[in-house]
Amino acid sequence: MTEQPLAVRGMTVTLDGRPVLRQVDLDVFAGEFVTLLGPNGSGKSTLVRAAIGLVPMASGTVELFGTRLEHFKDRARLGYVPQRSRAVAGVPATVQEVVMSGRLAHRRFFGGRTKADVRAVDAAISRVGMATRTRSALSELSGGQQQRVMIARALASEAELLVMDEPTAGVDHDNQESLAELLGGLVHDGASVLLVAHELGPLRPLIDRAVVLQDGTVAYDGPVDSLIGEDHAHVHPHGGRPHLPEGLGGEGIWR
Ligand SMILES: Nc1ncnc2c1ncn2[C@@H]1O[C@H](COP(=O)(O)OP(=O)(O)OP(=O)(O)O)[C@@H](O)[C@H]1O
Repeated sequence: MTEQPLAVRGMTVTLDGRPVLRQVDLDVFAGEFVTLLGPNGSGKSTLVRAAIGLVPMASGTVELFGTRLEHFKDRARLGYVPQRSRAVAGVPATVQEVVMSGRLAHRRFFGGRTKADVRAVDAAISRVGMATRTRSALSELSGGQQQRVMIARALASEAELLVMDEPTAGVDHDNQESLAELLGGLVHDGASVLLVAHELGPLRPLIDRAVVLQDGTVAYDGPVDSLIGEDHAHVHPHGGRPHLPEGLGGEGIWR
């Protein structure tokens, strides 16, 4: 049986003495494309960061590919694309260097790069359409291009679970389309995706399941389509009718 990429149970995270996440459960099954939605400050970034060990939990468990987070060593199976502000701040590096850093998890020693590293990096950069910009500094690129470079970094690491925090924020429609195409190809090749989003746009057809956070708890977990329209109670496994964030059932957030 294929291992489940991500299983979060009862996650509670407290920041500055304030509970930011409370008893959150979240699954990403093999080959699934899951989107995490919710208003600003509902805890989406904190959830994905805690799920990969970047933020400590007060309680709860996380399993990555069937292994508890605290014992998980196989970092190459995991690709994380942070929010743009986090990704670029303090990274005075070229496209090639950033993507090459995705290969670090494959190296046993601090040796030089191998031919396999160089091949994987070139292939990943081409795949995101940035082959003409390999020597550009990340800071010179547009938001959409920066996101593509961060995705190339995850590709170069040959990640099986891609965790992306708002990859379409501030990205124009054409670039959102190419991102959707790229992610569609990855999922087709067997990757699983957990994606934080405000607007789904061209990504929408790719999404298997939506999880909505509100005030640090899961308010909804089910098909995207059921978020729109009157009756979505039947897909809500947490009992009762989901309390959807304001505007989520309307057209505003769904492009
Ligand atoms: N390092 C921190 N210390 C204290 N509080 C924090 C910290 N990071 C986040 N928070 C708070 O935790 C809550 C959840 O933040 P988080 O960034 O996870 O939300 P989000 O849903 O991703 O929001 P957005 O959509 O604006 O990115 C917010 O109230 C935020 O102010």
